[in-house]
Amino acid sequence: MSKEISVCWLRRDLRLEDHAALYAALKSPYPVLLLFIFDRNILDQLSDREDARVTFIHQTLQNIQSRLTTYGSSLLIKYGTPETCWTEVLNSYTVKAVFTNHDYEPYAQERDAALAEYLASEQIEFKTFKDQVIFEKAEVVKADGKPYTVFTPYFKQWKQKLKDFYLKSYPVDKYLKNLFKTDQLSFPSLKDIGFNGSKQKFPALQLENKLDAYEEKRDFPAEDATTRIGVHLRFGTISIRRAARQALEENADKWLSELAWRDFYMMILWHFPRIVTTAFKPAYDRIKWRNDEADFKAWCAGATGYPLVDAGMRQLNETGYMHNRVRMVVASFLTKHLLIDWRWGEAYFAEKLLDYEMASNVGGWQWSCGCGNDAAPYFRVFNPELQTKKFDPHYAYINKWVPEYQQKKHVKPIVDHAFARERILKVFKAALNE
Ligand SMILES: Cc1cc2nc3c(=O)[nH]c(=O)nc-3n(C[C@H](O)[C@H](O)[C@H](O)COP(=O)(O)OP(=O)(O)OC[C@H]3O[C@@H](n4cnc5c(N)ncnc54)[C@H](O)[C@@H]3O)c2cc1C
Repeated sequence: MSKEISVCWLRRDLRLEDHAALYAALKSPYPVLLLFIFDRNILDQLSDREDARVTFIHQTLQNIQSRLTTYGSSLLIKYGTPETCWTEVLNSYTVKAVFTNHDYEPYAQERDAALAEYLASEQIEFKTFKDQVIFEKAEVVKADGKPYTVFTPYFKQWKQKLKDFYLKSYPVDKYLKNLFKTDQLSFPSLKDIGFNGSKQKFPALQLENKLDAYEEKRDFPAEDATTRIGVHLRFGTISIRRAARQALEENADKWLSELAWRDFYMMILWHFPRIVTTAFKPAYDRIKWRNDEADFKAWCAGATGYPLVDAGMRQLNETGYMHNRVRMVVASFLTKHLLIDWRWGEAYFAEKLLDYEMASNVGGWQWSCGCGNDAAPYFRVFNPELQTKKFDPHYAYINKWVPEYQQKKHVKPIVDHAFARERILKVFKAALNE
């Protein structure tokens, strides 16, 4: 019989530091094998065979692998559906316990419930941990036990609860000697899993010197004033506790509140998984969207004739990133100026954003459209021109992404602002008063 082991299944927590599940696994009585599954249920849905996120994961796993080698251990990497991969793992090793961190997305919930059942049938322990967020599920709720749906009172309680206990780092490095010793296991190339390497650049993981001027400059897209940490939080190359500690050390309250928005949206998704496909406020599902394909194409391509909108979409298409202020402007433009269903925009962002994260993306889109839990009112229609005057007054961002604007060669607007504003107010009002 092969040696008895514990398995720690990495998913959105691709690091060997401050890791709740790995820490617990390493303290278990068995040596720990780290597993990663390139999940075909997810990968087969990606239309771009050079998807930058797959390259990011692959590179990160290579870094982890080289660190594991120094401990005489190796990652076990599988490619397939979780069901088939887990059957293979259990056929190859004598697994006594499995450790993993919580994931709040509906697909992940189902996947983990199925695994729990399978492991129980094999008498294998399954232990799961909070790791991705500071507070999860029902940890921050109203006095009556119901979830908050408005951010401000949620954040007030979130902050009150934020004691050292929740911010402590898990000292994984002390226990890495308990990793399972094995020769290096096979490491699939990107080609082996059906992808090619992306040439996209990934933002550095750097918080130092980023937070001082955050509050003052965060809304100006031409400034390099936000942290670009999104992709690292998404794949767990930094722990949320480390990020929150840094915010507290630097008194960066505004930035801390953004981390809380992330917790908030994950909590909302966990309580209300229906929001992935339906409006939080059901009346908004009665809106008669125009869903004009040509307009949608123009929006995707950054060819609406509104320079701030087009700059944002081009930044997204080229870099996999868009500044938060501009995300709000382009989302409002798609849903309100063009009367195109927020789900179309949400899906486009999901395809393109390096930091794509279901809870925040659905939350951001429903907020912009007005149909979300704590949303901008429907009659707040961002005026792209006024937004430009306020947040890109010298056209630095626009000139970078839409150089033809300065040369007066930019395409004409595909819709008139005043006309669009009146149209949406009529259509939304009709749906909401039905
Ligand atoms: C329509 C729309 C879609 C969005 N889609 C996503 C998405 O898919 N993934 C995503 O992480 N964020 C999303 N956001 C929120 C926000 O735009 C990004 O988190 C932010 O721009 C990322 O840049 P940064 O890492 O430099 O953030 P910073 O401003 O430096 O903030 C640090 C971190 O805090 C979190 N954060 C900041 N703002 C928000 C917010 N409003 N909601 C939730 N978390 C926040 C993120 O994890 C971010 O990386 C979306 C916003 C809108 C309006």
